[in-house]
Amino acid sequence: MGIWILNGQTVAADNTVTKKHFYIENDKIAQVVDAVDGSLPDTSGHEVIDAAGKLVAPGFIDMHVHLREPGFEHKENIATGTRSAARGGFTTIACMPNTRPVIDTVDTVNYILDKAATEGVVRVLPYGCITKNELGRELTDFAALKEAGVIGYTDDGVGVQSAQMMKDAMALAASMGMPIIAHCEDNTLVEGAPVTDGAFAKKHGLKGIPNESEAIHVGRDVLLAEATGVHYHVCHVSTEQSVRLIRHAKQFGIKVTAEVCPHHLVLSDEDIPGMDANWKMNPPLRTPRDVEAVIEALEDGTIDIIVTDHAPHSEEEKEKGMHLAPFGILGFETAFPLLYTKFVKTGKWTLGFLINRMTQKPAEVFGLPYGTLAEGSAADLTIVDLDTEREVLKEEIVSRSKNTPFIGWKLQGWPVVTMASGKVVWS
Ligand SMILES: NC(=O)N[C@@H](CC(=O)O)C(=O)O
Ligand SMILES: [Zn+2]
Ligand SMILES: [Zn+2]
Repeated sequence: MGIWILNGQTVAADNTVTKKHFYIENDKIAQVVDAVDGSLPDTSGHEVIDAAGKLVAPGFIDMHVHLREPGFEHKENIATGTRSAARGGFTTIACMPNTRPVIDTVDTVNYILDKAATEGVVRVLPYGCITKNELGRELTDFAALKEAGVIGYTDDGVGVQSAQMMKDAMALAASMGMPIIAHCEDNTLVEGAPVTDGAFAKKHGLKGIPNESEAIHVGRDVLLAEATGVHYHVCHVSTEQSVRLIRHAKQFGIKVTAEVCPHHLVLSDEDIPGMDANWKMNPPLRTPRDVEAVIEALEDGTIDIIVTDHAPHSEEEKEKGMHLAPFGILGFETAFPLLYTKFVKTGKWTLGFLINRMTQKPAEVFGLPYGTLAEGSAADLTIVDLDTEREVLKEEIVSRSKNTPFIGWKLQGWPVVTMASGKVVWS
């Protein structure tokens, strides 16, 4: 017995809309049929999902997430994190290695992959650390980590402070055809309060985080990427200066790609209501000018993809306040509705553009065989109700943590069914 998904609207990157039926067998899209003139396939003996009036998109791909397992299970674990992803319409997620222990050994990679296989509901792709314990002192065993199944190397959570260490990492990764994924932050330029050096900081008499602390690493690293030939991917781009450097590097044919998070696209420091740690993340919310710059960069292809940087932290931790709470906010469950409401409903972006940057494009950037509805591909699909407006409710959050500034927001574009590898994992 298979599953028929009937009468779904599909939207291509160029925004062409076509109505289709999908036949799912085991974990594959076995057949795709154009739904012409109300014609229906023979569904006898099969399960049927009615997608009439709904969008059917490839399962969303999130290349930057924190699942917190092992070590921080009070914030999230692979079971809760993958369910939160499923609610958000994500079917493939790439998890960051800043766990405890960090993902710097084959054993930890195996632990993650085993847990994901037994307790996870969506596909989990692990990153391995660039340096042991993310301390920036000694490279990990790149070859062994690759063999174990990591898809790239990153010390996300901290920047690699030494240029020589980064260059060595890039040279080694390049020799193995693997990417380096960089959290760009120069520690010598970061001091004071965990907000950007802008209007909010000024109003509260704080010394904030300057844009250069991010951009200086981007500038350094694109030069190192040029020298080593590595695929260099920039995490959570938040500043106008980083955008400029990436744009310039791309013009020179340097193999650089970049990501941006929904919160950096829809919020600026001027939206922060007060010293509330649910508005604290790294990089911080930047100025309206930076927000304009990252939006434009996504639109013109300087920034390639959208990621959530889903970063759960417990309420206790966040209650410590702006200065003491850890950096990070939830991402999975509000990403698509936020961007759909803010950019597609308003006519700024086409639906095809948004879906492309959350599916096909990330697959392309990281060479993954997902993000497509083609026959024979993995049965990863997200069915979205584009019409119903719903409020973001704290009690409906599936993640183990609740740290999001978007509670109370009224949004459209809610995933109603998520299918991962042929199984319904959210409905
Ligand atoms: N983005 C964040 O604010 N926090 C991330 C770390 C990171 O992505 O750098 C976390 O692990 O909590
Ligand atoms: Zn980071
Ligand atoms: Zn992160």
